[in-house]
Amino acid sequence: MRGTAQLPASKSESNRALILQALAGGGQLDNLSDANDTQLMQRLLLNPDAPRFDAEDAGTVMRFLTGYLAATGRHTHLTGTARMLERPIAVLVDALRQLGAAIRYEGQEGYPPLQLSGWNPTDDATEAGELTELSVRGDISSQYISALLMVGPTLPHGLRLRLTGKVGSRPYIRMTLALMQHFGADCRDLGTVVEARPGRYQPTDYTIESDWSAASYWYAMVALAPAGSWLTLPGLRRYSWQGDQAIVAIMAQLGVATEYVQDGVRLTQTGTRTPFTQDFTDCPDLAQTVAVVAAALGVSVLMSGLESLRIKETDRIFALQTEMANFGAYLTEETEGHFRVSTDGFRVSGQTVATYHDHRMAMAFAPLALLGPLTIEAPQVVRKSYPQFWSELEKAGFNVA
Ligand SMILES: O=C(O)C1=C[C@@H](OP(=O)(O)O)[C@@H](O)[C@H](O)C1
Ligand SMILES: C=C(OP(=O)(O)O)C(=O)O
Repeated sequence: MRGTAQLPASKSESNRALILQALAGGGQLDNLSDANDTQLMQRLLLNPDAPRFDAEDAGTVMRFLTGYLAATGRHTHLTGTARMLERPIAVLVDALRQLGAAIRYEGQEGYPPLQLSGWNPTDDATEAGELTELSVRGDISSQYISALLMVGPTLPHGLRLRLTGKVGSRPYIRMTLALMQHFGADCRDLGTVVEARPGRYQPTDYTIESDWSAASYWYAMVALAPAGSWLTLPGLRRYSWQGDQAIVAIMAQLGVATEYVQDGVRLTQTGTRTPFTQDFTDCPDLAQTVAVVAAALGVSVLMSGLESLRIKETDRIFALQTEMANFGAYLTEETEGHFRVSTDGFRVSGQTVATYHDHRMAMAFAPLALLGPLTIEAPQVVRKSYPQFWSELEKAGFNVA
């Protein structure tokens, strides 16, 4: 591997920036993602008075729009794919109800679809200058917290969230606060407390960074490619708001060195690999990439912080265990919450990988094509976050049929 690969723009930054742009009433966004999750968000926000919103399989769209539509007093219906109707939303709905939203579950209690019927801010007897305070669980999805924070400045008394339990995906909460500040909000991260003071967002321009989660698949390819391989990835920043920049330190242990160059990074293969332990609480979207590469290289890795993987696009732990087994690789729970990657001789010899409606299953296994032929089922799943993934692989010299 030698060359340059084009990454999509960050869908997490894009989907926050679109909500903030809508709340601010303007500001130009450059390099918005072409991911379906972002294109969908953009389309839905064009018509905020629609009687029905379909968030498809996009968690950020479902959660961020629920917050936005509730807090702007809309009467509407929100739904998604069959899998989205299995992804919990009670923490967000409970919090929004406490703030004054009328929300009804149309199916199973605690899950979409939702019916929103306006907003009657409860006079919470908050004294002048005091913020409205709520306790919110942080151990299911950070997207509820981001959704609440973004509408925080628009509430009469702002919002202070007291986070309870083990808070997962924290860098995504920090990204939300950073972008809110960029759009003029007075908000801060005080550890177990996050808060937003009441105030107006200012229309502000922003250029979206490239997507570090998408970069992880190219790191995987450099790790598996012949010695001497290198690759440049434009549009990634040294000072990033994306927690998945953690891939830099993780892949250093799997033999990939990162150098920040003008407008991006240059990856080179060092060939030096060491067993390690990694907590994915802050970067759950990297877990599949790392499990597959570690198995293929025969590097023993102990993975923890995988709890949220069970409620994403699919049960990602089950999907990984099932598909890795076809390659002679295992993800075994050694002690509670600690999963060991091991193999009894990894081989790639024409296997078929099922993708479980999960873009990250397709992209995490694709780099194995460097070791032998394989078939990825339902390859179009990548459109959720990286529509150009297969064409970029072809440009890099892979034979994609
Ligand atoms: O806020 C975001 O943009 C995201 C937060 C994370 O979800 P959880 O907070 O549910 O872990 C992550 O897995 C998802 O891909 C994007
Ligand atoms: C979990 C993901 O997305 P979401 O929760 O936004 O559907 C993901 O992109 O891996």
